[in-house]
Amino acid sequence: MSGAAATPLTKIRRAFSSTPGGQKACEEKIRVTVRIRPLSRREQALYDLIAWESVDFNTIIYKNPNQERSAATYVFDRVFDTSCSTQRVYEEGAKDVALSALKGINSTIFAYGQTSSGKTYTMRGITENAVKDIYKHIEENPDKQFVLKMSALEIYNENVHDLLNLESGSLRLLDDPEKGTIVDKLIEEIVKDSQHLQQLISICEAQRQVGETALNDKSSRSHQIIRLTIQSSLRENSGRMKSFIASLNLVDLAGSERASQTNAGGIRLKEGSHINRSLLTLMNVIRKLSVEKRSAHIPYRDSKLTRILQHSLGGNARTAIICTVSPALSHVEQTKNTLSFATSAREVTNRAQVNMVEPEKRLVKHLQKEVARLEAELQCPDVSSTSDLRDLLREKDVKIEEMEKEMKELKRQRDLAQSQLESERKARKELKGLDQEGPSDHVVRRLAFEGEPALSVRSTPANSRLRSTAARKAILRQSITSTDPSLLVSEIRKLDERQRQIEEEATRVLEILHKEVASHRIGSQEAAENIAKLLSEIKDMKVAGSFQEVVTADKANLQEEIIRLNSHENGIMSLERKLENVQESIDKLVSAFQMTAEESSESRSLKKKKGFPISLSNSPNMHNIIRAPCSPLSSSRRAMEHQTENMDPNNNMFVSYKESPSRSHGTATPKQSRSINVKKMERMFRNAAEENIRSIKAYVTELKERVAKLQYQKQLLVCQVLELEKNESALDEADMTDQSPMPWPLLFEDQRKQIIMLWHLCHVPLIHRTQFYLLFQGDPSDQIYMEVELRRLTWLEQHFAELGNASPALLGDDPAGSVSSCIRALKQEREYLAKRVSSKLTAEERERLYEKWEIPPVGKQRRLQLVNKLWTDPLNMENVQESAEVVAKLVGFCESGEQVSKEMFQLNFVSPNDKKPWTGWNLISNLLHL
Ligand SMILES: Nc1ncnc2c1ncn2[C@@H]1O[C@H](COP(=O)(O)OP(=O)(O)OP(=O)(O)O)[C@@H](O)[C@H]1O
Repeated sequence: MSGAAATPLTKIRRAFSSTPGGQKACEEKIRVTVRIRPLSRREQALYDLIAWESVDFNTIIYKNPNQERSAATYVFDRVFDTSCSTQRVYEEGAKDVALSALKGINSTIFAYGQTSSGKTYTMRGITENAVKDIYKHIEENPDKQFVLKMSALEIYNENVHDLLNLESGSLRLLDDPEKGTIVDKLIEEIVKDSQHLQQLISICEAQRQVGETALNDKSSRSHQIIRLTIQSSLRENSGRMKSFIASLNLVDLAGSERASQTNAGGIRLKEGSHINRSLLTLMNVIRKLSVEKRSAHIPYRDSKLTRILQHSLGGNARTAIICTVSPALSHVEQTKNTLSFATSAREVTNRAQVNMVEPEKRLVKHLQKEVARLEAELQCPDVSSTSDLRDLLREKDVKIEEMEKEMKELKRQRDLAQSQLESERKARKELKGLDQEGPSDHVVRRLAFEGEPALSVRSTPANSRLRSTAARKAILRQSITSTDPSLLVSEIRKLDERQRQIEEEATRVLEILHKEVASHRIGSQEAAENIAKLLSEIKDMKVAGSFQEVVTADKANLQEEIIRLNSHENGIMSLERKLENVQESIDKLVSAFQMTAEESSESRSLKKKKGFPISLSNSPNMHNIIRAPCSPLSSSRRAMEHQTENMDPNNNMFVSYKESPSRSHGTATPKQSRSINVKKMERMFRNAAEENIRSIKAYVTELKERVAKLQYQKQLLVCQVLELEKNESALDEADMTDQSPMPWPLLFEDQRKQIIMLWHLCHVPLIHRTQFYLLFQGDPSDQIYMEVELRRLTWLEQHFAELGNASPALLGDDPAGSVSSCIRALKQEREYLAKRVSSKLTAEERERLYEKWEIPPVGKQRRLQLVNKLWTDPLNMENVQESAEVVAKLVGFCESGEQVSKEMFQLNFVSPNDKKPWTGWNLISNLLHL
């Protein structure tokens, strides 16, 4: 491998040293030098071998002592071998850049290299020499006035601290439109003389975070930046004052390190990971700057180090980098990394310029003139200029309009791409299977719960809550502003269509029920009438509005949709109520049937009862209506069909039963055996009828569930539209000086952690948790769903807390939605799931789970014991992941024919300030009345 050839000096423009007059930016490559330190005592003690040497002033080669040939050559602006003094490194590698600050050009010198390679050693010498030269220059130029200020900071574990004022704690970074990134409240000391400066530097050294590692007794655990701001002024012959201002950054980075080599653990390991992460960002920035165009996105904002050094990396500054390396064979990989960084850095071009200070008086005069001119214009407006202005405004309007259109189009394209991506992802997920898709438990646990305190969500530190609230605000704003109104309207239309289908199906099922009841005249008369009434009511219910496709939509259109949806809501609610009534009626039917069956068995010996309430033979449409994934087209029904096949094909069951006595004369079948057959058939009929009613009940339940989902989706859409409207004002509220929001993957983990905990605290149904957990795995498009879920749960938790504090007299005996009713519902849900363990899990799977979840091999209700362990440990992501997988199997999410889409789980926004009464966790499993 060979590094790039040295850039000829002629190619590097060095206009600064000679002409600090103009303000034009000059392009210049970063100056990159390499310093090889001698083998350390530690390395010598380990009989380490020398693997690197400099063959001339610009070249360093890798020569494995165990091999003949050299393997890699790197070329830089200067290579200093082990015998070079720091003085020489300064003279030839940094002096020129450092002294630019005296001429109004920003400059930065930093040392980069692996831990223990000699960065601090080198930078200490560079700083000393630079200070000496700066004061020498000041002394040699008595005609000029100099003002020196010094500030110093360190970035420790990604927190910025003031080294001259440790009391200040962690400092914020702010974005200043003119100055770029600035450190809020960083103290700047005015330096009196060189002694004072030395004193301040030694204070910084004493304050800096240093720790012992296996490679370095005094390893710097933070990045240190000492900043000298130098303002120089000169009175010209004309008497005019000319001033320049620039800063010199002296940066001693913490060293990259391998945990295996530094034997780091605990605090050192954490420091090391922060150090490596920010150095990686620095490397990325340098790489991008070395290959990309100036306009490309450079990830300065990915770390505080690169944010603070932004100007020095491809901006308005001259920069010198001294890469320090160890010559030892044992560090060869680290040294190669350093040299690869150095090679990229050589390709980075800066655009430094002389920074002149406008004399205040001149500035004031200029501003006064400008004010006078504007005032004069206002008093007697020049017609031509007014019309010019008007034209200009019109032109601007047109441009804005065009841009808005463009933005709309771009948004549309982005949404389209997103949905394509989503469906591709889904397809891939289906292929891979859910197991492989989930995040690694290990990773999740580390990201989500590292160093977390105890269980309660309320114990989350206030600042972390604030931070996540701010980030959530930013994300919500982003997701809302990016929603295209036309998408919302077409979504609403789709929901309308789905509602219409559900209504049709509800009508069909009721018609069949009605027929069943009427043809057999069983159940109470009241129930039959009830059903007939419901049937006509549902038929009368029409979906308001049309279902034509929406071609265009704007805000006004959306407003209409909201009004229409609000009126619809009553429709859906009444449909829900009606379905509830149907369920009641079915319950009555079941009990009526049971009574009839009991009566029949009692009186059978006397007068052979004729029929059974509902027979499958009377339900020709049943095949059509019972087709939902969850509705049990049961094994008993199939058994029933099988038995029918084995009967006399001409036989009507009832007839055969009724006629048996007369036939008995001509048959040889003994009476007793016939009575056994009759009993068998009776049992069969009863089973079939019960099964049939259960099927209808399950189906109605499912319909209710779908209606509820529909309602939630609509509510969500309405809320989105309202948010869209509030958007502008909300944007104003945002704190512009706030830090950038947490990166989405971290925010996702943070939110998911909170959601899982809140599910636990609010006793949310397990099926809901499972569906949500499996569907939302951190895709950027999940942001809005996570936000909604978190809001709802936060509100709910608060609501429960208030219920807990309220007087029982106010709450009544069993307040709807009280904690106890949620716990009860959860218990019922667990019992329901336990019943499915045998049928949904294979014997092998069951045994594996019993063993894993430590269910004793002998004992009662092993299935319930197993289910009782699901979703019980919100801090244990392994428990969470496995619980979700088991529940998914029990309920059959994965095998469901109907695609479970994220949209199905959109919930309405419930503002924590909205004090509406809680009406129960109205979600899937709750609706199932499990
Ligand atoms: N050129 C050199 N000549 C002699 N000794 C050196 C040289 N460079 C470094 N050393 C010695 O090596 C040891 C490690 O140096 P230093 O602390 O400067 O490394 P570092 O790169 O800053 O490490 P870290 O990143 O862990 O802070 C020190 O004891 C230092 O005195």
